Amino acid sequence: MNDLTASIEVHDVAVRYNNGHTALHDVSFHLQGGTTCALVGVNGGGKSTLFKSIMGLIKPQQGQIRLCGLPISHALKQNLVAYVPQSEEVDWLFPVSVYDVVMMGRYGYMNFLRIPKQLDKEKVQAAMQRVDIAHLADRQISELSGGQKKRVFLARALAQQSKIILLDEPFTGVDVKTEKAIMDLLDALRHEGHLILISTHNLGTVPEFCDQVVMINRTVLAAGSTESTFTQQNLERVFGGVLRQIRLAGKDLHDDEDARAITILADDEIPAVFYGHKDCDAPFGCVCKQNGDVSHCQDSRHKRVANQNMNAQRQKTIEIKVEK
Ligand SMILES: Nc1ncnc2c1ncn2[C@@H]1O[C@H](COP(=O)(O)OP(=O)(O)OP(=O)(O)O)[C@@H](O)[C@H]1O
Repeated sequence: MNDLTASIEVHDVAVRYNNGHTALHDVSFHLQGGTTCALVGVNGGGKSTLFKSIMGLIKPQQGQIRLCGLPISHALKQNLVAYVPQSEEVDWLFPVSVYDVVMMGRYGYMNFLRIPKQLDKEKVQAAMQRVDIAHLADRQISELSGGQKKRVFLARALAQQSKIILLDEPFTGVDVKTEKAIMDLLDALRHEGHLILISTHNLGTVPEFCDQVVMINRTVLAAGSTESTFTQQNLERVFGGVLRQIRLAGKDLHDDEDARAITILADDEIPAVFYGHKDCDAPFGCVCKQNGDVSHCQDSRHKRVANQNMNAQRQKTIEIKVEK
């Protein structure tokens, strides 16, 4: 890997789209390697715009971004930054195998003919093994589950050997096991000195594995260590609502008075949970059955809560929910 130290410096950035909408203004923060930072904020708060700006896909009208101390174009040329996109941004019908996608992470190391060398093949193999998809190498990406797709793009980022890894909503549509595997991998990468920036709506996971947080709503509202920044006051400021912590522990399900939030459906042996919030398009709440099926709802937060409750009925789990 390159000798440069991982860092992201965003200084006074403003982005205005062609339709005149200002998506970001006065955005400044600084992150160092060996960090996992959550980027959190409301829908439309500018997280993807910031990611695209860091990846050089959007040129800010104002301000500067430097990666590992270099201008973005130099950092990209040196493969210093990798991007794991949201699933929706990918054309999954494109006829390409898992191996081919992971090999794309090596393109930056090849000449224009893109003929892989032995080292490229070894890196691809190692990356696939690290995220446990080596057995899927020949599969078409259209044939993969949501969790497998995420792993493929993580493997591509690993094969790229970038110092900085950006992940857009890595936990959407993945089960609890995959979520844990992704968290463990990110933790290992952090300890290896990588800088990981994750956009997530899954607030409950933030204190678990992010040591830094940047909270944005068109501008940075708070940034710093998770301990000092991921506070009730800041969350309420960012999301403009009331934060509630809901404890799932058997029948003692929540610590507030709102009966709509969670209702126990089944008996003690087969715990099932109705859990809903106002951002979800699904009918209010979602059902957790014994087989882990969560119907009506694709929101990973709901699945996570439901699965956790199912797996450990008496285990206390805290899910953070913002009620508008
Ligand atoms: N190409 C575009 N042209 C015009 N406006 C855009 C464009 N892309 C995004 N926007 C607007 O910029 C704002 C920020 O969008 P962005 O996608 O960065 O938010 P986000 O925080 O990633 O949202 P979400 O959490 O919903 O993914 C939104 O108001 C959005 O409508």
